[in-house]
Amino acid sequence: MPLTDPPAQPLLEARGLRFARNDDPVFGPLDFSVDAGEALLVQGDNGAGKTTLLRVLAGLLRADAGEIDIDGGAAGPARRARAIAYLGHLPGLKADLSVLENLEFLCGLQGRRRGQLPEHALGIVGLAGYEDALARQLSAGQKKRLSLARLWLSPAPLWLLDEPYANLDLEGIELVNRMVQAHLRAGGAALVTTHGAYAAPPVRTRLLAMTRPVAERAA
Ligand SMILES: Nc1ncnc2c1ncn2[C@@H]1O[C@H](COP(=O)(O)OP(=O)(O)OP(=O)(O)O)[C@@H](O)[C@H]1O
Repeated sequence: MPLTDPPAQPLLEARGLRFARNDDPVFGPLDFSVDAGEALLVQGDNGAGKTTLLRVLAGLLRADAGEIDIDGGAAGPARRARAIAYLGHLPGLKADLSVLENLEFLCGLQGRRRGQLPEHALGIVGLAGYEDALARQLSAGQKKRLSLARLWLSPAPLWLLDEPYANLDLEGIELVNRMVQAHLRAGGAALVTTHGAYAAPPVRTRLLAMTRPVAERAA
């Protein structure tokens, strides 16, 4: 009889996850999981709770109910720090450091993906030649690209990407999709928020459709 591998744990699993502000429900209860090699597309209208969900998963907000497992164990600070790379609305850059210094600083904090160097990441995101520019001198799209270089350098397997296409031109949108594809091929996973499917990465994708809970609509 052939031996079969035990089923792998999902990289991320949420059970009964719920969040409210001042007793006003924002989302949930939600149940979903994301396997290695898979993207979860989080879709919903403005205010549906997509950013709030990603912030809860990243540990920046506390859920009112439910459980989050990462790699088969309860999500705590150490597990999150090791497993999660978060790309939020704000670039989170040091304005007075150069482009290269920003990446070197972050690699010092978070470590880096095996075999990848800051200079290489800048080439991937189209910022070769900007190494010595100060971060505050970059355009919004260039700042986004620098954040993407940081994401690419992170050794974390689980990417939480909040509207990663914002501020990017068409070529930048394709860049995000190529990065997500390569990350998934390497065994990572990604949650990607978007308003529509217009820029969904062409990878194995599950969909999580978010709508405001009924109680709040009635309010
Ligand atoms: N800091 C905050 N304080 C109070 N309410 C907030 C705060 N941030 C968000 N909200 C509210 O929580 C709800 C969900 O917001 P959230 O930003 O998660 O939605 P979203 O789906 O990401 O929206 P968008 O597509 O516009 O980015 C909204 O009603 C919003 O007004």
